[in-house]
Amino acid sequence: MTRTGPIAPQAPHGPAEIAARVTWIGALDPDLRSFDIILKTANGTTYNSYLVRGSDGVAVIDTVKQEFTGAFLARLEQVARYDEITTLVLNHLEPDHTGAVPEFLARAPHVEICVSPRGVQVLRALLKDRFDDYKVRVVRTGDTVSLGDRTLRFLTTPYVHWPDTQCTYLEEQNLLFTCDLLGCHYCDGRLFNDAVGDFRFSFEYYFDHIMRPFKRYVGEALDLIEPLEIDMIAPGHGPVLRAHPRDYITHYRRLITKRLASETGDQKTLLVFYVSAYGATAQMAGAIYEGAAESDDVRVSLFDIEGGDVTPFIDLIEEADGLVFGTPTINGDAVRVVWDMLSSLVDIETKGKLGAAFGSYGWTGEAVAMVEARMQGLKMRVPEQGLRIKMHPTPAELEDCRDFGRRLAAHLAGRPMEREIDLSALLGS
Ligand SMILES: Cc1cc2nc3c(=O)[nH]c(=O)nc-3n(C[C@H](O)[C@H](O)[C@H](O)COP(=O)(O)O)c2cc1C
Repeated sequence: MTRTGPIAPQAPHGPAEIAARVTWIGALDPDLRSFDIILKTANGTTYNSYLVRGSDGVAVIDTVKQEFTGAFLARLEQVARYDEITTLVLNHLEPDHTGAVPEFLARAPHVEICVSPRGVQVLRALLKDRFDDYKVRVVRTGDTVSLGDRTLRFLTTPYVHWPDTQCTYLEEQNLLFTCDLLGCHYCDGRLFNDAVGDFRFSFEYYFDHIMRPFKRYVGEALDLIEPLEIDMIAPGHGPVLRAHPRDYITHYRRLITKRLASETGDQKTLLVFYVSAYGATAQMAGAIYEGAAESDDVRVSLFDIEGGDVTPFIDLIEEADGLVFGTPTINGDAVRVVWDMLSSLVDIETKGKLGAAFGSYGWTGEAVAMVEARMQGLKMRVPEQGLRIKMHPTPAELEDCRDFGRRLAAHLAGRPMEREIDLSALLGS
């Protein structure tokens, strides 16, 4: 039986004017329960597309997911003829915004398609051998398109969250079309932020899962957006932000800024996470912690993650300079909670952080190398070979662990230690 969700309250059955001569012609998808496989959408989403009418031209800004092409074209046809549409702006070429592009272009082949410098590559991949049939214009920050008494100005804002992303500013009405930036998955046909239900959870959830890995780029986009006069923000998903639009920009700024004031001063931060069934890996962790803590340059923290919930650590990890994971080998693998933590790191930028692994084992001891490979996959810097110890560590092996901690601290401080070479072993004496 097909599951049918609730009808979005007061869903507009036709196009909806959101500002003078600016019309929402998007699509509502109230039954969607997961997006891009990775996101939960508790009340669906919207694919927002807009039509801007000037005295000498009409622009369509973004389209919708392919399965909603019919609804999109039907709404568009109620407010414009294809032969009067002059411009198609594609702020971001992910399929949920470009699914209707081929059908639209089949009806309006004469339009000028405005995309960012990186967008043109994705457009080529989208249109394949039809690409050369169309007029494509590459636009950069400051470039404009005139629709007579209306002007569209572009802001190149890459990696929020794809390389191709841009925003479009309708100058005469202080209206900013942001596509995924400042958007969220929330379906409510009443469209405006001061008319729909409470979508704060969706707004932050969307930021955490879509924008957070690209915080640096979000900051660069906000640098371009903040100086603008803004009366309305029209994103690609979720409510149109007409009430207090700047609050959402300020909130994004807060979300990309450090959440906890750290007391570390110039010190680097090193986090040691471990899990241990019989205490051997725990002993190693303690000794590694002691060794690293000898350094005045590094503030080191130790966490037993046996409890299983890794979410509270993600903020700390994001701000840390180095991460060390300890796991015994159990059934030829690392322990699940360590994998949970390592897979959670997809939501934050880990590139360039120092990483290291250690753990006790009984006979094969694969876990340490597996964890190292994952850290390398996350583009972390893994300067020391992982430390493995068979069963419980001896006092001498605990000293090796302390030394491992000292080495990691030295790497973080930017003064890597020379390895001590046992000359007697080399000379065979
Ligand atoms: C259920 C179970 C499965 C294990 N599987 C492996 C294994 O596949 N390879 C290995 O080298 N050691 C294996 N071991 C041995 C542990 O890695 C070893 O006892 C280690 O010292 C445990 O460290 P811990 O005290 O930190 O938990 C296994 C131990 C248990 C209890």
